[in-house]
Amino acid sequence: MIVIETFNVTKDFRIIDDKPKTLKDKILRINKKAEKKIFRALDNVSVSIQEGDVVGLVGRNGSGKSTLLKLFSRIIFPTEGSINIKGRVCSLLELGAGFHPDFNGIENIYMNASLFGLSKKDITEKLDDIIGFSELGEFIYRPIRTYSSGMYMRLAFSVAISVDPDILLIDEVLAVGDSAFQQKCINRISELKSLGKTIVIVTHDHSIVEKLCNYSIWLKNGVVKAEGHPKEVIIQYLNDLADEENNRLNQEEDISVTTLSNTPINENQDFPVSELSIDASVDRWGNKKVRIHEINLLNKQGEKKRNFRTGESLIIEMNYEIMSNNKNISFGIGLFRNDGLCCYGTNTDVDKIDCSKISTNGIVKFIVDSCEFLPGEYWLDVAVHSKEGEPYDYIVKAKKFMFFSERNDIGVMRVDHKWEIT
Ligand SMILES: Nc1ncnc2c1ncn2[C@@H]1O[C@H](COP(=O)(O)OP(=O)(O)OP(=O)(O)O)[C@@H](O)[C@H]1O
Repeated sequence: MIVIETFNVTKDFRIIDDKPKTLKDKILRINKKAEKKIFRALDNVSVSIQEGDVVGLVGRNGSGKSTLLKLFSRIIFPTEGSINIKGRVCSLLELGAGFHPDFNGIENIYMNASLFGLSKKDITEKLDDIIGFSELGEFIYRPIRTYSSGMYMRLAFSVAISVDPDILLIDEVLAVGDSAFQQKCINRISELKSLGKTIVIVTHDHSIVEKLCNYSIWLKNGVVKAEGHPKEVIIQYLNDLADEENNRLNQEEDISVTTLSNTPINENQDFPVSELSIDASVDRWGNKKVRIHEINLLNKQGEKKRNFRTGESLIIEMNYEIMSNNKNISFGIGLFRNDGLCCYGTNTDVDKIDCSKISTNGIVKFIVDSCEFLPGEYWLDVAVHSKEGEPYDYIVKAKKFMFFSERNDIGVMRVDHKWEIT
């Protein structure tokens, strides 16, 4: 049975743009006429959620997830389209919404649970369970303005689950609890799931979606981009994030190249940096016996990329030119995390690659079939030098790149492993 259904739902917000247009306006504050604009937060959204579904709403900040959840809870109403909801809805949308800061925890339990339709008798019967679940101890007798955001969340979640809703809406609140309480909430959500309750969760934590949800909806700029099995939806979403990040980094590169070509050459710098498509904040030195003219990061298909999935191929390509009859050459790379941690470094000499017969102009490639770096921002340093270390061309922070992953292991790079449990 379908319990939540939206038909071509559009939600517009009226926003007031009273930004001063000029410096004079700003100083004299003469632009009093605020411009009214319409912002479309949701555009033609048609989704249906079955009874017993646990749905993860995912998407970037501002994509419309909370707006959709608020529409489900009838806090706001659609500009166009319609929504059908069947059953009692309980929502955990904003932390502490419905709580009074000067009341203590117990008083707030009575007030909040009665807002969800519970009688005083029902609440009294459930009170011990609610307090027990919240683990607030003595704090339950204190005014909740003295609570931390995690404590608010404990109280709000404990009340929400005690209301015995048919549909539970949860907006990102799980993130504020400590990990032990978060796990307890996840366990309770799983119990509610096994009781056939319908739950819709907004979260940026994809592991929660994968662990808990049987369905996921990805919103982008107010439009449903994909829905279905959580793992598949999340992969599509992460791929899209990666493409966006790729474009951003490539644009940054274009900017940096333009900026660099207009930058006067530092007299201590051996090379005009403008000749190379490298990123900003370049530190470059060497005696020019061999020069690196271009550096690219590529995927297996040979496409230029800046954003790689953990486990994907990474190819570093350098166009070089040998300026004199030089046979003593070693190419090197260094991969650094953005906090400066050296993740890996090597050179052709260390790897026993003979460079004595290479042509005067050419391309050297450093190929990693499966690069296991964990999500984060990284920098590439490249170098060409003699085997004894005489620097020909050293370039620090030549390229910035990113890794992303839908898994949640931690550290610097993934280690090939297996588990055995006997
Ligand atoms: N009351 C409002 N008035 C004007 N604009 C609003 C209002 N509520 C939401 N918006 C805008 O609608 C868009 C969607 O907001 P929403 O809160 O639904 O996004 P979200 O996907 O939940 O984001 P986040 O992940 O950051 O919580 C945003 O651009 C937001 O600024």
